[in-house]
Amino acid sequence: MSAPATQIMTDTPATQSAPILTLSDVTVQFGGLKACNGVTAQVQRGELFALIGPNGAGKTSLVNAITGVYQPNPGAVVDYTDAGGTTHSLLGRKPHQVVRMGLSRTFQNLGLFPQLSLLDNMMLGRYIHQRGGVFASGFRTRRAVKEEVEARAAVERVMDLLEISHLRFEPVGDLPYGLQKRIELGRVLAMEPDLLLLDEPMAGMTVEEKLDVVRFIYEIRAELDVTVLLIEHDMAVVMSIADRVLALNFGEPIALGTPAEVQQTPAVVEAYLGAE
Ligand SMILES: Nc1ncnc2c1ncn2[C@@H]1O[C@H](COP(=O)(O)OP(=O)(O)OP(=O)(O)O)[C@@H](O)[C@H]1O
Repeated sequence: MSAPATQIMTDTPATQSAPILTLSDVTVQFGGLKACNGVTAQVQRGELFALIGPNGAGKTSLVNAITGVYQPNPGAVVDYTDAGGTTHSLLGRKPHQVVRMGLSRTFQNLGLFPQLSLLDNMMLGRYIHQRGGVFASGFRTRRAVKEEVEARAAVERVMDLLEISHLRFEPVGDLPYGLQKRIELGRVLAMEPDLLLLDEPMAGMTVEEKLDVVRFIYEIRAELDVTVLLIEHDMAVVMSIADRVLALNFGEPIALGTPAEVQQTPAVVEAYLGAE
């Protein structure tokens, strides 16, 4: 039997700055199954926070509860604190409203339009910011033109950062899988998120492609001032790049702390050995 999560959880002083995401007692339930159960954690602005756990541990369900796809049980707190310091509850909000507030995510499966060019896929990520609507675009109002210019500039910045500008007119369906994953990351970055939630961005990649993604994650944080919540199965990657890690197993939070602390937690060792 594992020790209760509260006994083994620690929080390091170095990461106790301003929270961007506050979770308290978050439970997501499907019938009798608690996909995640009583998760309490804070993500600090600017940190790289990783969410780990064996298959079916509840990682995606937790991210779904944050991003408005699922509603957690009553009593849960899911708060986002914006750059100005104002805290907003995310409970009851629809996914598109959560994106507009500054939280964008990638999915395990690619969400790209294969027949469209890389550039068009990236521009689609920007519609979330366009308030002028179809009428305004059709009649080229000042606002529509301004929004289009801003969108193009944001997309160009992201394409440069991810080193994909030269592929802008290629249909994304013709590009290798590793590049498609990078484009999906770009599409989400073009939304200019404050908190970026990455659901297994390296799944199915070669070692070299994974190293590229790690490099881009570092650059994204440094250049775009984005906080990252990362779900990733590759422990070597997580343990070398995360500031802090939350481990789940069968929906239960079993450890929260620095990579070194989490790695040494018996419940984590047990969960991973048991999963092999
Ligand atoms: N929509 C749903 N309806 C019923 N059960 C679900 C649903 N979504 C997830 N589950 C169950 O909840 C549990 C947690 O699933 P979840 O996908 O959140 O885990 P995960 O840690 O993201 O797994 P993986 O690493 O395999 O993606 C699993 O038992 C899963 O079968």
